[in-house]
Amino acid sequence: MSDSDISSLLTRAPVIPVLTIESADMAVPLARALCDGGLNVIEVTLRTKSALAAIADIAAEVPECIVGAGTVLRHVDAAFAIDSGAKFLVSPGTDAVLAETFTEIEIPVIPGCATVSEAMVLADLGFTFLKFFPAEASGGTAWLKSVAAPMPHLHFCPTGGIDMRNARDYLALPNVAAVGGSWVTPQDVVAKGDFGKITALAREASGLRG
Ligand SMILES: O=C(O)C(=O)C[C@H](O)[C@H](O)COP(=O)(O)O
Repeated sequence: MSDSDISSLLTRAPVIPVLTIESADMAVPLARALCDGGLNVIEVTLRTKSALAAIADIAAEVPECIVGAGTVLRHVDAAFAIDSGAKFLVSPGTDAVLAETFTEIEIPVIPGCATVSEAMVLADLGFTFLKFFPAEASGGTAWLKSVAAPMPHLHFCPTGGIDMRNARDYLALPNVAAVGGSWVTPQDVVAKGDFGKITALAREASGLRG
């Protein structure tokens, strides 16, 4: 894993959609709908029974999509996600054991943090691209502006409480590489199978940095 791998991942699109997939059947049409709207880096959270199958299906059937696994909490999550075809891993927070696991992983990893001390530990281990979660609840853009002074080498992917109302404020900050969020795939729209609406939401989000 190198910084340039993660940087190229996070600069492909301004938004990484965070998907919680209840039914694996939805995975491929959802990924295609997001890619059609210009968002081709997506995070599937490991919070459902279908998550690993969803990652495997997207990896096999939607080559234009770079699919990663989110909610990686333990070593075993990382191992299963990689076996299923995940191209990157994301965690909401990073304890010492998970941090150790992440240092041994070859694919890009975006470890989560919510405090300066946590960011310092991860930076010490060599991680310079971090997830800031839960972003809004932990200080939002004010936190990111504050940490830029003592830690100018770190870049963040803030996630948690971000949507079209505040995403632009985050993306305007020099230490924000991209933002993550579930707003692009609302559960009710997914349940209805309204993939046209998902593409429209993705297109709106992909224009955020333009
Ligand atoms: O499970 C993980 O790995 C997480 O980090 C949590 C997700 O990123 C957030 O649940 C998305 O937050 P919302 O956009 O506010 O819905």
